[in-house]
Amino acid sequence: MDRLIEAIENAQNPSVVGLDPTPALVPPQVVASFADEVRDSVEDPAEIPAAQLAVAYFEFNRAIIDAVADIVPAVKPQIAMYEAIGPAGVDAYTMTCEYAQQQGLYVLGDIKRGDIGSTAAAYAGHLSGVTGSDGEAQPFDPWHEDAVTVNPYLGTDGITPFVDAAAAADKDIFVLVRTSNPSSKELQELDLADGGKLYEHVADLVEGWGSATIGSHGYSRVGAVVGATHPEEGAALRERMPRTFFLVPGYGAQGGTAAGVAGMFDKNGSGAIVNSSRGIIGAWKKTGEYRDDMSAGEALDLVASAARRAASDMRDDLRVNVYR
Ligand SMILES: O=C(O)c1cc(=O)[nH]c(=O)n1[C@@H]1O[C@H](COP(=O)(O)O)[C@@H](O)[C@H]1O
Repeated sequence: MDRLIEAIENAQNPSVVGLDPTPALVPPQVVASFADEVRDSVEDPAEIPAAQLAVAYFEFNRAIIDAVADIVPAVKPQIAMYEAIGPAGVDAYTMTCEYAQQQGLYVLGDIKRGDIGSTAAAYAGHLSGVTGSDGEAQPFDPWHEDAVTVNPYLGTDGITPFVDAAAAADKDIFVLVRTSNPSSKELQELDLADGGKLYEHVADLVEGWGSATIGSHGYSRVGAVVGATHPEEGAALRERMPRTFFLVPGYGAQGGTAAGVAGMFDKNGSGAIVNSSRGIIGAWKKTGEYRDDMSAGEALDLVASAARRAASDMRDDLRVNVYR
C-alpha cells in the first residue's frame, strides 16, 4: 500500500476517479466518430457496434486521464462496464489501465473476484500473470493493475492466493467489508452469537490477512472496501482496523459526503482513498454546455474540462473536511 499512500501524499488528494463508462455517459458524437475506423478493421459487421463503443470508451477515458492526472493519484476502472460489451470492451479496459499507469497513476482494478483457492490463484493473474507450471512462471503483467478488489465470501483460502500474488508483485488488494449498497445490511449487519455484526467479523479477518504485509507507512497490502454511505460504521472500522487502508466508494452519486467520510481517515489524514465515478466522468452532463451539434472533439474537450473541475472540487471538498 506504500505506493498508493505516497501517490496520495504527492497529490495531497485522497481521491480516486472511477472510470465506469456506459453508453449513456459517452457523448454520442464521440461514439459515431469511430465508425469508419472500426468498419475497416472488424470482419463481422455484427461486431461493429461493440467495437465502436470500445474505442469510444478508451478515448473517453484517455481524455479524462489526461485532464486529471496532475490532480488525482489513482483511477479505478470498473471491469463490469467493459465486460458488458464483450472482448472488445475488455481490450479497452486493459488499454485504459496501461495508459493510466503510463501517466503515473495507481490503477485500482475493480474486478470483485472470489473463488476457491485454486481458481483464486488463477484470478490473481490480474496482479501477476501466470505462465508455465511452478518454477517456470515468468512474471508478466497482462492487466496493468496495481490493485484489485476481491469478494471475501469464500473465506481465507479464497483470499490467500490474492495476498500472495500481491506481495510477489508489490501490489495490493481491497476486500469487500461494508459495501455502500442499500441491501448490504441483509448480510453484513447480521448479528453474530458473540454480539458483533458479520461485517465486523469480516473486518477482523481482513486485518489478519494483511498482518504479514505491513508497509513503511503502517498499512498492509490488504485493504478494505468501506462505503461512504455508512459514516458511523466507517469511523468505527477505522479504529477496529488500524493496519488496513480503506477504499471508500459511494461519494457523490450514491449520496456519500466528505463530512461523512472524514471519520474513515486516521489522525494523520491518511488511511483512506475516496472514489467518485459518475460524479466525475458524468460531470459534463450537468454543465449545461453540451450541444448535440458539437463535434466529437468539442464534446471530448467538454468531458475532460468538466471532469477536471469535478475532480478538483472533490479534492478541495475532502481537504476541507479530512485534513483537519
Ligand atoms: O468495490 C467498489 O469499488 C465498490 C464497492 C461498494 O461497496 N460500492 C461501490 O459503489 N463500489 C464501486 O464504486 C463505484 C461507484 O460508482 P459511483 O457511484 O458512480 O461513484 C462503482 O464502480 C462500484 O462498483
